[in-house]
Amino acid sequence: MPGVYEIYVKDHFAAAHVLKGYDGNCSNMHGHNWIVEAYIQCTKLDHLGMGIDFMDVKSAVTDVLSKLDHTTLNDLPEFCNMNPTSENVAKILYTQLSRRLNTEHITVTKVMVFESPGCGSSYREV
Ligand SMILES: Nc1nc2c(c(=O)[nH]1)N=C([C@H](O)[C@H](O)COP(=O)(O)OP(=O)(O)OP(=O)(O)O)CN2
Ligand SMILES: [Zn+2]
Repeated sequence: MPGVYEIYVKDHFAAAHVLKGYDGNCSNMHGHNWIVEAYIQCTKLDHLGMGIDFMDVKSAVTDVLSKLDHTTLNDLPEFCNMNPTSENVAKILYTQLSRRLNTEHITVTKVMVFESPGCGSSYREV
């Protein structure tokens, strides 16, 4: 049975958000140090024995997160029609990372986003 490898990279960004319509404090502007975990499945190793270089994943993740870092997420075009919940942030990051990293043998499989160390959401496609 063919095996697969899973590469994992973790990064973070700081941003404020407002959850419009939320019945509670989260409808006020507040900030988080968001933690992001990206999981990438590889079905083939290169001549160095790597599915994908961590550096390449980190570079893509850092670049995508730099667009969110020190912003108010609600002001970004991505969130003009939806609340920047951790679920929606995870989906947007999944889409952006997939565009950059996916190849014949490399697939972004899951993105996890934590608003605090104990609370987060993930997005993947089934
Ligand atoms: N399913 C979801 N539930 C909630 C989300 C979300 O994105 N998806 N978001 C919020 C708020 O953004 C809230 O700020 C999240 O709070 P939390 O991570 O619990 O952390 P706090 O900053 O409130 O820290 P405390 O230690 O609880 O004070 C709510 N729900
Ligand atoms: Zn919040």
